[in-house]
Amino acid sequence: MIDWKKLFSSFGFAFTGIISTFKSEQNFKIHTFISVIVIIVAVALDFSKERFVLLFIVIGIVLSLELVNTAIESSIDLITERQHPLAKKAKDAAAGAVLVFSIFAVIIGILLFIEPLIDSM
Ligand SMILES: Nc1ncnc2c1ncn2[C@@H]1O[C@H](COP(=O)(O)OP(=O)(O)OP(=O)(O)O)[C@@H](O)[C@H]1O
Repeated sequence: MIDWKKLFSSFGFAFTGIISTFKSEQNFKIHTFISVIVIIVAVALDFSKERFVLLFIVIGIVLSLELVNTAIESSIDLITERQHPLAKKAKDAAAGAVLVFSIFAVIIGILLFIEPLIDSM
């Protein structure tokens, strides 16, 4: 039997996590802002269903990675306020994960937008 109350409160907690990350993390704000702009441009360029699917997958992964990065940073700050090489390794690797995918997201974005942009000129 599905515990609907528990399910809805889990959604509530997840939503709270997204809002608090948006408020506290500049990078998450920037990525959200860029995502909104990119979606507006894609609508204006009349993107095909396939292009939208790829775009949403990429945006979803970037924003999710930012949330995981924030979770890792917060967990480390909770464990220790002291400087520790393993804390640095974990934080930098998490930030690196976001950077790696962001670079590929830009490349995918260029590949997705170049043709519709040229066609619209
Ligand atoms: N407890 C720690 N021990 C060692 N190095 C740390 C520790 N906390 C943070 N650092 C390092 O200091 C630098 C700055 O970390 P900080 O936590 O300020 O995050 P940030 O990279 O500025 O990201 P954000 O702006 O998203 O918080 C990073 O290289 C990080 O790995």
